Amino acid sequence: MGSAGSVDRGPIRTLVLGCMGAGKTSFMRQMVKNHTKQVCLRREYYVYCVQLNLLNVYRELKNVCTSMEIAINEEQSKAFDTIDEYRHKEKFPQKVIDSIVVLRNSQLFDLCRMRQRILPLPQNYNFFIQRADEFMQQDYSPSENDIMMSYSQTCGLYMEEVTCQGYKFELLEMPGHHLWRAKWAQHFDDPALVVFVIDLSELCDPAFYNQGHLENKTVSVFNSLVNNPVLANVHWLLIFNKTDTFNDHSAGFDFKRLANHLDTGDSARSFYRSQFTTKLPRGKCFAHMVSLVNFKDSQTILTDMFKRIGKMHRERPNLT
Ligand SMILES: Nc1nc2c(ncn2[C@@H]2O[C@H](COP(=O)(O)OP(=O)(O)OP(=O)(O)O)[C@@H](O)[C@H]2O)c(=O)[nH]1
Ligand SMILES: [Mg+2]
Repeated sequence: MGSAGSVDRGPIRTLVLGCMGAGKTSFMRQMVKNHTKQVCLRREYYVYCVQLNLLNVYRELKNVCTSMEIAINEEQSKAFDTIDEYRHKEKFPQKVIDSIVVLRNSQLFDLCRMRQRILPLPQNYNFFIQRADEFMQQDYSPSENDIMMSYSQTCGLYMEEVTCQGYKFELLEMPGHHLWRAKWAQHFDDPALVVFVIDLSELCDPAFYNQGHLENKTVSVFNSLVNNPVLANVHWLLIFNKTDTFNDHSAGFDFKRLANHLDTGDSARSFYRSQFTTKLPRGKCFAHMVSLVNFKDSQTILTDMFKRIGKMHRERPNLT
């Protein structure tokens, strides 16, 4: 590991943690891409996952229409039922394709959006709606971007060993589901680094639409990690992710509604950021705002970060 003459101290043991859907697997994929130049080995294996994301958008749209009391006609209702009842296989039958086309061509999305600009639908729903035709084609093959934009919940432990800037990292992602969060600490086996991924857009959601305050689950999950004695000496990399979604959600938003002293998106972001960084000792914490679905930005930031972290590890074993 490291440059010529350095002692081989073994890989940097790294925990990749954060709430469900924050972007941990997206981070892992960017690290794998950095190492192997591709996000995964067999892109064709992800057809099912991308298509399932598309189906889930339409399954949820029905609930959104119902909760917003948007009238659904008989043809649309049948289309929703067909999608609901469909047991997903990789090749969509014609009736599922027809149902998606009926809903895609309906005004339902627009009607919902007229009531509420950001809809409570699965992540990246605009992307899936816009690309629906492509995802339904018989010979569809996912691009790397399609895979990055799709969500599939991580089950169990996801491990990768990657080399970045000449330094070896042993990455361990644990699922963010609350049942798994209760088990996280059982797997804290002498880590040197914690990568904590924060969904910036989720942080804003409660403030924008619900309680109107800044308290958030992510902050309390983070606090319990910081207070865990096993992690007392680790270094931290805080990744404030989904800047693209944050910018999209916050466009035109009056930030004074969050708190009087916050008047722009930038000040709100800095405030959020400080809620995490102030809990960590100085010199032990790196923090970055990024959009992990953006290859160029992510690769630049991660390469730079991991070069600095790797160098510190070489100079100070286990980063302590
Ligand atoms: N728009 C946008 N979507 C993102 C970004 N990063 C991740 N996502 C999406 O967020 C969803 C969840 O990402 P994952 O990386 O699977 O989340 P996770 O933290 O591994 O989730 P669990 O494994 O369930 O705990 C996916 O649909 C990603 O495409 C981002 O920067 N921008
Ligand atoms: Mg995951």
